[in-house]
Amino acid sequence: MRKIGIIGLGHVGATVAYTLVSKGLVDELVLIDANDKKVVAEQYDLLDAIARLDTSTTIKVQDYATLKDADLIITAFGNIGIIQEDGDRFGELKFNAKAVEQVAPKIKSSGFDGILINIGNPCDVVTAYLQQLTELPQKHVFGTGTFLDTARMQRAVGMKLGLDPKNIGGYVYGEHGESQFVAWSTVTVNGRPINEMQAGYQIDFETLETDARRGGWFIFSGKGFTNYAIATCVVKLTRAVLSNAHFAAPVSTYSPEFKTYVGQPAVVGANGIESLVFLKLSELEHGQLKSSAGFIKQKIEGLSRN
Ligand SMILES: NC(=O)c1ccc[n+]([C@@H]2O[C@H](COP(=O)([O-])OP(=O)(O)OC[C@H]3O[C@@H](n4cnc5c(N)ncnc54)[C@H](O)[C@@H]3O)[C@@H](O)[C@H]2O)c1
Repeated sequence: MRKIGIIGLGHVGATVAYTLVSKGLVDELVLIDANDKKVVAEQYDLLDAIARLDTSTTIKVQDYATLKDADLIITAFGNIGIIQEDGDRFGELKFNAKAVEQVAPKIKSSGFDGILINIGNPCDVVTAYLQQLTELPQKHVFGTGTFLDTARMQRAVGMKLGLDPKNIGGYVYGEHGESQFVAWSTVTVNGRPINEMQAGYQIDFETLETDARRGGWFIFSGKGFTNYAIATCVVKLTRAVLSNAHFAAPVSTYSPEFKTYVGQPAVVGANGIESLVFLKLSELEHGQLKSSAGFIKQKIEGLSRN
């Protein structure tokens, strides 16, 4: 039986829940939110959908104890309203650090020993804090990290070259935030290194990188939140865990080199992070990763001092 808990049923958590139920990817779903009325409304909306689906899912609400035997918990708590002015993900830090302090002890006392994937922002810091307070093994707790930013890079490059984004390879590394960067040395177009194509196709790396980094803000400023792409990312990671896919994706995971959580490619399977993927980055890129990791580390250390 595939059992998943989702904590935080806002725009993102509700989209994840709907996707899992409508695709028949989960047998039992446990929905938890600070807002009782909202979570029960989501439960009933999904239950009504089941009458028209070809699969069935048991949906429970507000019961941390039942997370004990869940395979996976997805955390999507937050308060997107806080960052309406400028979209700065660190605007949610105080709110989400408090949320972690409320949620993590409850996860811990449920006896949960599965895999935890965090979405809540600032993603790298919140993921690290969840790991610290749940005391789950580091490999069992990871964040969506730069998986979404990488999709945005694929979209930007694909649009520029008139190609489907799926045919663009490579990764965005670092923080799910302003200090992220596209590791252009890893980017391929239909398998060909993009660095070889730059001159012929007049590819302006800087513009594409800004497009990828600010892509979220563009969507956010139009609709006040983002949900479909992030939900698609987390559902792909969920499937990788449930089916032990050994799928390589850039997620926020612990780096022994930088001694912090940071977005980097890793192999995701039934044990969460199965291994890290070390690509040969240029000297400049390695420096960017070091500096982004340093920024995240400093924010995490700031939390423990408060
Ligand atoms: N990592 C990414 O790439 C990415 C992408 C999009 C959004 N996000 C983040 O995901 C989070 C959710 O986004 P959203 O648009 O759904 O926000 P939202 O404000 O619509 O929903 C947040 C939900 O969390 C619930 N919540 C708050 N504190 C809680 C607690 N202590 N326990 C249980 N539930 C709690 C709220 O009641 C609300 O229903 C935000 O932090 C947002 O910034 C991350």
